[in-house]
Amino acid sequence: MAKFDILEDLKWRGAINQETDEEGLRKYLAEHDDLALYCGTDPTGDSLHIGHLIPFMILKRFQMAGYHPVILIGGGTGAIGDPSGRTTERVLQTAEQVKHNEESLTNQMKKLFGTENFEIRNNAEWLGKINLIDFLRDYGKYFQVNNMINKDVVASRLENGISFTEFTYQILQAIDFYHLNKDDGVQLQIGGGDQWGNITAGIDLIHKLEGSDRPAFGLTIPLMLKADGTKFGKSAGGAVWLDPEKTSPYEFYQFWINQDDRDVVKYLKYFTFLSHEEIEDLAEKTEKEPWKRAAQKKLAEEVTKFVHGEEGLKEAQMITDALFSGDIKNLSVTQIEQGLKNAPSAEAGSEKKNIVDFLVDTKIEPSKRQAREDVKNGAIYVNGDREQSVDFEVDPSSAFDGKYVIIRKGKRKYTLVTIK
Ligand SMILES: Nc1ncnc2c1ncn2[C@@H]1O[C@H](COP(=O)(O)OP(=O)(O)OP(=O)(O)O)[C@@H](O)[C@H]1O
Ligand SMILES: N[C@@H](Cc1ccc(O)cc1)C(=O)O
Repeated sequence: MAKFDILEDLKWRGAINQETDEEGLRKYLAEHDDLALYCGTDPTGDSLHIGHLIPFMILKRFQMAGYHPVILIGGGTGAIGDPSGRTTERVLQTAEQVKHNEESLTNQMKKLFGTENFEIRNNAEWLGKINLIDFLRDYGKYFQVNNMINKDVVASRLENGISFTEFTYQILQAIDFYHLNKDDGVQLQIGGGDQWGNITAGIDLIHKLEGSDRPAFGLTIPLMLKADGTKFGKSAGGAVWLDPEKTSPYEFYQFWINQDDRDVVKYLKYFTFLSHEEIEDLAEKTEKEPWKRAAQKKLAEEVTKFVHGEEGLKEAQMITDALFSGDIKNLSVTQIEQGLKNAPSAEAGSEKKNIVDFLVDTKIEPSKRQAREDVKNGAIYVNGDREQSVDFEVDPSSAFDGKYVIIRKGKRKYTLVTIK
């Protein structure tokens, strides 16, 4: 049976920026049952973020199509620092930082890829063993400084300067590809658009050392921008992390559900495993009945399930539904904390207090007159119950472990009042 045409699928998804030898790769795929491919990540932080998912989703697609993905953790390269896409020199990380980050990233990757037909390698394993003299004799000789300087990454830094350390980075990534190609039969390297120079450096090295007919290919993915032209992946509050301690499943779900109609179809293509037909159907719905936000809901569902599992998705949806309907009584304290992390907050004492005073003291209402009016009109909810009597006493010990009182004003304006 003919294999699924993965390159066509990637093209349809808009996920190919540059390829070193499309024809050669197609031929290789047609003539071989297997292909091993890799993507590297330097341990510069202790969690992946959704920018990392862009190349990883492609690795996953190859895995699902029966090919063999390898993720390389840059324990060696992470100690040096990739100048790609940066205008300034990096601060060197300590060995402890690199180690800690490696462990955290490895756990996250295992969750996304499982253990079947997937490998994690660490380039500290071979880069750490090369001594300086061997480095210069065995590899340095194959790199022309004039070519290295011309690579975008280095050229763009020449004016302000680049250290010899970062300048050498491309050689290290080239050695990785050479090593994985020669010893582990990895034929393809993929990465974000900013990795082109490093990937082609590896292919050149392989061809010089192993002969120009040695199969070695590179593919980069376009840098994804949002409809407003800014880089995708970082929200106003910073990166959207895969670590649930940094970005809760609820926040993660909300990030996807709030995407612009102009971006949502592109994201469905990149971040979900839905079929072409399902995505085309959602594209049509976005066009014809955008107010229903069917595409955003499906996107949020699929990506949250992939990253946080069924449980994480269920929790995110439960919090979303509760906050939307106002029926918050069944939420746990941690769910409240997730759901109202970005809501306005206030503090109050643990004693009972008249509702009008409570609303004014917490600055939810600007005056007693306004507070009385809103209460009487039925616009104020305390811990999920509408309170219309101006004599009502707010009892902080009555809900959410006595930790919080939640005031809702109008349809969905929540304030999280922490009890001191
Ligand atoms: N918007 C994007 N479009 C395409 N690829 C992306 C995007 N954001 C991130 N990536 C991919 O994920 C990799 C890691 O992302 P990024 O460069 O932001 O790394 P980081 O670890 O957060 O930051 P730094 O490199 O500054 O330490 C990039 O090399 C790139 O391949
Ligand atoms: N340079 C890549 C990470 C990487 C490291 C080693 C490699 O062999 C490949 C890729 C990045 O910064 O995103």
